[in-house]
Amino acid sequence: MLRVDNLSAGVLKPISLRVPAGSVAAICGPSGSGKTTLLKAIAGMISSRGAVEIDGRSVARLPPWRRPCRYLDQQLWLFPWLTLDGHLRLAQYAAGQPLCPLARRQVLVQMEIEHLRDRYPGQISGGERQRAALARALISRPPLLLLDEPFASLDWATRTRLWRVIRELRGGATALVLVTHEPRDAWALAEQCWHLHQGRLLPDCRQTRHY
Ligand SMILES: Nc1ncnc2c1ncn2[C@@H]1O[C@H](COP(=O)(O)OP(=O)(O)OP(=O)(O)O)[C@@H](O)[C@H]1O
Repeated sequence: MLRVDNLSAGVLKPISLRVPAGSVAAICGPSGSGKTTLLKAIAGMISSRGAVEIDGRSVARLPPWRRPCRYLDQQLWLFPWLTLDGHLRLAQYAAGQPLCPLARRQVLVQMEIEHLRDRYPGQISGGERQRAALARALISRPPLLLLDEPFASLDWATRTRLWRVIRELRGGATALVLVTHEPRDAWALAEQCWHLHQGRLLPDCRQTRHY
């Protein structure tokens, strides 16, 4: 469960938001409206004012690496010298989990990249890299996952396959906040849709047709 109360940072006007575990909140909005700023403030990557609680625990004073969430942006931050399986091993290690090969295999199968497990990021396509980064974020089963344009640059077939993966998180332990320019992502995936306009969070982007 994510609880945000009166969070402000940069262009953001004070924002309050609740995202229960196992559900998805989507945030749409024009370029520069503050979508990335909001995710970074929740993740603790920029300074902010207000309250942020993850799984009932206040994290507002914690540095980003101690917050129980994963933030995934379009830069992906894959290491060129590590195979996909190596990335997942590292994520398991960093999360203090046992280095269980079966868990790594399961998440790679879920992302449809199990056959690429021994490849390096430079040896796979852009869409496959995006799925590898998502696999790395998911393997540690974070209570909160923040996705910044996770489907940008993917073709529609891959995009809709990834929708299925996100839908599989429903009802689980992970709350998910998804930032997207594409309202169809929000309509397909989210229990709550929000529209961010000049730093203000307005309900239900289904009502807005600026795209
Ligand atoms: N580090 C920074 N310092 C100062 N201003 C910033 C910084 N990062 C972003 N901004 C400004 O804050 C505003 C919101 O930026 P943000 O990246 O949150 O927008 P966005 O809605 O994610 O846009 P896009 O859809 O283009 O990614 C923009 O006007 C941007 O120029």
